[in-house]
Amino acid sequence: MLSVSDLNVWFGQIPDRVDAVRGAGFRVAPGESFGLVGESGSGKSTVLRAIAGLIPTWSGSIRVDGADLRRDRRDRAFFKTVQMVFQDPYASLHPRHSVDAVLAETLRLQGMDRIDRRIVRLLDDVGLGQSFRFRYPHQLSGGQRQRVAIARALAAEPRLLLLDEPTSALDVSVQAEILNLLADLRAEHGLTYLMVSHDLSVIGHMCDRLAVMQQGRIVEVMPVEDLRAGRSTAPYTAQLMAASAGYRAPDAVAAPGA
Ligand SMILES: Nc1ncnc2c1ncn2[C@@H]1O[C@H](COP(=O)(O)OP(=O)(O)OP(=O)(O)O)[C@@H](O)[C@H]1O
Repeated sequence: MLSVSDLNVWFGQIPDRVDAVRGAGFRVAPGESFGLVGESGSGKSTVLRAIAGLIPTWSGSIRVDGADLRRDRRDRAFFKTVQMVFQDPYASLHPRHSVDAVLAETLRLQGMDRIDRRIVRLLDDVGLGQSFRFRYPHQLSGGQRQRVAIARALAAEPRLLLLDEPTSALDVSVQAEILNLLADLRAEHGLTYLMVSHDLSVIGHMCDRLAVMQQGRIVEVMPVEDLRAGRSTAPYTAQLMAASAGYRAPDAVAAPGA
């Protein structure tokens, strides 16, 4: 579904150049949920933004569902396949656009028909009643705003969702609701996820495999069972696990003599 190889992303010019991503490579299978973890500034969001086509200068190869981002970037079908959900739904929704307007605009941009019927279904899919349809962002809670942002992403009928810390701006109780919604949507729509989170518990709950990033490089790719068990081959991953506040490796804790 997604293949990234030798991805390099930099900002600015020498001597102030920042090498945000250095030779990153990984593959995500159709229907898989793949996590990206690493300390702040390690390049996680930059990888997502590059795949979403939001970064002008990069080298390497990004292929999604057989299409090549460099070759097919002007093709609307490419960006229909890939949609992104951002950390802060308030920032990503226009304050003067109602939920209805946000969804209708996205559907029209995608060339969809039967807009009205689709909006009803999208609200239903993300667990928002029809009474939310004509509300504005400031009339919604943080969790409800994130549901609208997810509905907007789903409006394009994507196959790959890029999730950049989708719950970290939300209250803890609401975080679980949104994560459960995302898990249900993945199963219902056969979606593939690439998810960034600084919270290893979230990645442990939501992903099948993950890559660990350090200073722009991928230092380890591992199945989530290894994260849960506290197993890693890279010393940096072990440090990250140890440093992750509140993270518990349940299997390791439960193991006899552990
Ligand atoms: N537009 C930009 N201009 C200049 N530098 C940037 C830009 N965007 C990101 N960077 C730099 O690139 C590096 C990687 O940033 P990125 O946001 O990808 O990290 P991250 O791992 O997602 O961090 P966080 O967990 O804090 O969101 C950082 O050093 C950051 O300062």
